[in-house]
Amino acid sequence: FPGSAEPRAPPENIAIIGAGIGGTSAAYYLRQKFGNDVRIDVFEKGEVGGRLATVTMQGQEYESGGSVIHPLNLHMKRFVKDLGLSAVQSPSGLVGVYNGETLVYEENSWFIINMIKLIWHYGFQSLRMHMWVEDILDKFMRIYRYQSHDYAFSSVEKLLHSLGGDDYLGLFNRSLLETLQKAGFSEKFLDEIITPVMRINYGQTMNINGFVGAVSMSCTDPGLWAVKGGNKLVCSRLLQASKSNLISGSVMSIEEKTRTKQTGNPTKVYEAVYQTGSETHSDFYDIVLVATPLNRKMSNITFLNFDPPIEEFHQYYEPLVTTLIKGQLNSTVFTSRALDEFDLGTILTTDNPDLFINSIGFVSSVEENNNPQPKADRAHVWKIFSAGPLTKEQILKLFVSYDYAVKRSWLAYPHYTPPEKCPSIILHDRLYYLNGMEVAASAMEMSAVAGYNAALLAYHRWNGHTHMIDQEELYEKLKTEL
Ligand SMILES: Cc1cc2nc3c(=O)[nH]c(=O)nc-3n(C[C@H](O)[C@H](O)[C@H](O)COP(=O)(O)OP(=O)(O)OC[C@H]3O[C@@H](n4cnc5c(N)ncnc54)[C@H](O)[C@@H]3O)c2cc1C
Ligand SMILES: CC(C)=CCC/C(C)=C/CC/C(C)=C/CSC[C@H](N)C(=O)O
Repeated sequence: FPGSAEPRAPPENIAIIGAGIGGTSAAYYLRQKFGNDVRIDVFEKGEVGGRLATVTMQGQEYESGGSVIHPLNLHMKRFVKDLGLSAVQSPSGLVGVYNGETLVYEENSWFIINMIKLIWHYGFQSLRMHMWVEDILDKFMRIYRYQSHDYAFSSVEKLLHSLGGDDYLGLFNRSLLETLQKAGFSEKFLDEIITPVMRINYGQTMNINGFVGAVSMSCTDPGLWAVKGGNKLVCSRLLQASKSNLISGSVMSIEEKTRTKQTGNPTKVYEAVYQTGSETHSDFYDIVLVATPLNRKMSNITFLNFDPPIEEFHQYYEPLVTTLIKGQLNSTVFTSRALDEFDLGTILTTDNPDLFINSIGFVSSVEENNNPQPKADRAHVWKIFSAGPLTKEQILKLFVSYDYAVKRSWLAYPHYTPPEKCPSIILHDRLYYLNGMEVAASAMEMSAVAGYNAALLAYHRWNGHTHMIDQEELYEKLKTEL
């Protein structure tokens, strides 16, 4: 306790449910905070990595879930450095926007021509948009300073507020459409540029909240990267580095129980009941972190006999299909230009109900660092995002010929409907929930921020360090600290 001579003994054991980037980063930081004596069990019902996953096509692996990382995502950057991994540049080919009939916008490989085209079509709106995103990102960077000084937040709303006050929280409470309309952006610019970016990144419209809208727009910045060998490697390395025990099983329920420990004192613990294969087991934990979206379809965890009961979450996650196809793109679908002149690497789409894809883009394998321009007259690997699985007829509309196709279906991101309330991070005394953060924005870095925050929160609450939680005016207070 602050000021007392005897610090509290660390917990005996901690459970983390979910070995995605949220759960594994939490394991890493919990180990740093609580030291080597605590046992950390990480439960995973599927693959380590969760929504960071690859698919294999003809012996090469390609990202099928979370794929790009922003150059200013400092936790991901740090993990790669500290865990002995390396980065590869993500392909950044030319982008076109298709409205179902024609390409309404097409990038040019000459920077200056591109600028002139953008100004010609949309005035200075893309420059204003860039500045708007930069300001939001700048404020987001404050979280790294707070976390490096060990400060934690008990709710996502408080965390967002600490980054930029009422205006910043307001971004989360209003739709992107409302925010950008109020800022004077034109309908044409929103329909032809912003909506297509929301469709490729979150499979949704401009009705998403303004914060996730800005996160999504930041994916148009240069310098996006990925982890060589696959982003999921970060999760397995974090598990290793944290010396956690991976338990391949599905947690079914959590219940608070009283147990008499070796010290002879009755202590409150959580019983986790889990299934491995056809067997059911249970174990007791001092602290539990839930690092998976809490809903029936995705995690199906029951909280038994809590008083008051733990709220049921009904966060709806967007179904999304990633299809990877090795083939020769039928460029005549998008343009009448000669085949050998087609040089687009990514085609985004406007919000047209007749379109059956959100986007199609040229991709490299997880090992490739080079960035060749795709040529429509040759076979390449393309990644398509769509709301549902593609039929063979649909694939044959997009490709002159193809020799391999592989798909992965996801419940990918929360369906964003601002204004909404983020689920609490503290579900019960020593029971924490990370994925409420996704209601603000879903991205690898957001889960890493949530993992670090939950580890700090658990540590401070265990030790009674209340002054390290929900501190107001942190930005001002830390300005003078080195
Ligand atoms: C197609 C797609 C593309 C994306 N692209 C990007 C991108 O380019 N850049 C980016 O930053 N982000 C991207 N994202 C988002 C990013 O992947 C996620 O925000 C992030 O990976 C979420 O990590 P998480 O650990 O919070 O959750 P998850 O990765 O979902 O991890 C939760 C884990 O918990 C496990 N689990 C669930 N229930 C139980 C249970 N009862 N018992 C035991 N285990 C359980 C699950 O199997 C899962 O492995 C993308 C996501 C998708 C789907
Ligand atoms: C958290 C901050 C400040 C920035 C993160 C920016 C980022 C990388 C967001 C991810 C958005 C997202 C869910 C993209 C999905 S599609 C990615 C890519 N275009 C692809 O083709 O796979």
